[in-house]
Amino acid sequence: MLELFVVLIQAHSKFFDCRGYQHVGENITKGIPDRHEAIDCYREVNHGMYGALGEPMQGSNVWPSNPGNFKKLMEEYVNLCTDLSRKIMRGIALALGGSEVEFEESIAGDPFWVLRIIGYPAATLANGEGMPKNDIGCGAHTDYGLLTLVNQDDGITALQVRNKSGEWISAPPIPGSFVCNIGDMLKILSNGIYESTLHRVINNSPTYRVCVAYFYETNFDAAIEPLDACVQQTGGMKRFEGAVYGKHLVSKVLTNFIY
Ligand SMILES: O=C(O)CCC(=O)C(=O)O
Ligand SMILES: [Fe+2]
Repeated sequence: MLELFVVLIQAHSKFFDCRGYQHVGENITKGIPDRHEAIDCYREVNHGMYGALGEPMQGSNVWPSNPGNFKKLMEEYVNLCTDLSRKIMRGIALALGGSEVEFEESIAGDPFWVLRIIGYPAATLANGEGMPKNDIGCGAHTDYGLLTLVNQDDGITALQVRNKSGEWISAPPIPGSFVCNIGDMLKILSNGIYESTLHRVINNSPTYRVCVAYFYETNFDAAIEPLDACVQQTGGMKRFEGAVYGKHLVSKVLTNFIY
């Protein structure tokens, strides 16, 4: 009875709590467990903030207590990434022929964010062959929001991006720089002028790899549609259905974990 009770509590808290530490294999991409561990953080969602839409994301982040300044440093990091991302989005708005603040107010005037601090175990050797197994650290996916700032360990090439010809090409770390991914919401807004590129991670190196991925998103409850200016530039037809960002995020998060 006690065991069942414990199992039930775990099932309950896992279902509603996507925040905090997840061990290797707990994150799932398209049904296959990923070979990484992570600390997942999301902008805090207070009780009742977005009605039923926000319920699965309600809660506070769970930070390690050691080192003591971890939470403070990561919150500063999030603030800096948010400012940088807003600036990049202003550049993109201008490049698309819009006003500098095209993506603010009802789109991302109050941006949601996600932070994942990810660790990929070193490659294991396939039995007897002396070659690393191609363990998938993170399966092929697109990111969900506007932009991602990927801060990867120097010296390990593990992130791969699929190009237009369908080939996987490496995105090696360039010291002192971020890789910037485009997310699904920017693809919709730009009517495909910006593509949310498929990417995956394979750590074939003998070293544990750390990546801090910051995701800059729209307002949680934003209803995203292709912008008129972008529709005109791409032949006059909307190429994508609209989406509510929060609904898109929740549908992804709920399929990303084993319950
Ligand atoms: O580890 C990386 O380089 C990228 C991770 C990633 O794509 C993600 O968390 O969405
Ligand atoms: Fe990603």
